[in-house]
Amino acid sequence: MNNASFHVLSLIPKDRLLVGNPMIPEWMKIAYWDDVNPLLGDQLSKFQAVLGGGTPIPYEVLSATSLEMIQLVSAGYDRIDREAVVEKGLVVCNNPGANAPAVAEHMLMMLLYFARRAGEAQAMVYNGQFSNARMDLMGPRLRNLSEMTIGIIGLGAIGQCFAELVRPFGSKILYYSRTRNASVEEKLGLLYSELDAIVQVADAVAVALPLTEQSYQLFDARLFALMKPTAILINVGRGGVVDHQALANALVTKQIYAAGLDVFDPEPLPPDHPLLLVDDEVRQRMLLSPHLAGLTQCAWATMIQNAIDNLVRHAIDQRPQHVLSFVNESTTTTHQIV
Ligand SMILES: NC(=O)C1=CN([C@@H]2O[C@H](COP(=O)(O)OP(=O)(O)OC[C@H]3O[C@@H](n4cnc5c(N)ncnc54)[C@H](OP(=O)(O)O)[C@@H]3O)[C@@H](O)[C@H]2O)C=CC1
Ligand SMILES: O=C(O)C(=O)CO
Repeated sequence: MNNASFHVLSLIPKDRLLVGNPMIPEWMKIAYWDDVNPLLGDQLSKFQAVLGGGTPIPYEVLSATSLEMIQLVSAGYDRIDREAVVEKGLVVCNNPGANAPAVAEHMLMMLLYFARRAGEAQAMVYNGQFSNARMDLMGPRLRNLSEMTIGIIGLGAIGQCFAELVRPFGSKILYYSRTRNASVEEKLGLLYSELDAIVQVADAVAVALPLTEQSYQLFDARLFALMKPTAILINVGRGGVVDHQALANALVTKQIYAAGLDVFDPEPLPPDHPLLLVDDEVRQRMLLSPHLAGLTQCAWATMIQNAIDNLVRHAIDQRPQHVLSFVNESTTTTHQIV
């Protein structure tokens, strides 16, 4: 620590950082980044750490002479400029798990919404088709979760929380993830399978993958062609994991039934994005949220507190938690996620 003070530049605005009253020690001096009047050159030289969110960290900030550490409030770290942090020898920490229960609840909300055809049902009520709706909406798309096979893609913190939430409903749960997890399989009664095999049988495919070179547009036209016409796709990982044009085509042609999306590529969605150009009938089979799944009051408070705690650890020369290694894993930074 420099002169008994530890200087942090926060890319999280003050009114958001102080929500939930995180315990910030007096010796931790926090300044707030302002896009309109950005700090430059020497003004950056005192900062030992940056507290970041989902936005890219400006290169001049990464070049600040005293900078040692980047602490993210988020679990995702796909916006980090890997080359720059390796070149500057910076410690980078993410914040996995803090918002996983909130994201899993959001996934459950989306799953139930489509299992009960809520978008179409409400549209029919508003359109004066109340009686028709009852007969028209019955069939293989109106389901109890107990009669559904759910495929979870990415069995990390979020995937596991989601499995725990779904399990009591009695669904059959399959999963695919980079590393097979026998103890979670046993504890939650999950069945491991390959990705192609899962998408062919699943009534709902729930994706909670990080965006990496391996996962970029993993969900493409080929996978959608394998899915059932009654299938639901849910994506909370990162938008770049799904080819959005192929998804829009699959929804329009009814190759798949529905899609619940919290994340997009790019964010925010431009008005001419293929997912926004679909007609009302298709919109009733889509549920879009603006990257909100992990931002509940309690999740955000935990995210901020964990991030501050980790900055403190680093400042007092304890090893921080969740230090990322960029040596063995490739994470793409070429796609825009805010
Ligand atoms: N919408 C939102 O608000 C939020 C979105 N997220 C996003 O969700 C992602 C996942 O979060 P979280 O569950 O906390 O992260 P975790 O790191 O706990 O889990 C990610 C899982 O995905 C697996 N995985 C990674 N790459 C692949 C691949 N190419 N194929 C198959 N499996 C793979 C990992 O395997 P392994 O065990 O081998 O590492 C791990 O099990 C985050 O990276 C972030 O992008 C996170 C929080 C909030
Ligand atoms: O934690 C993350 O990665 C998020 O996307 C939070 O919004």
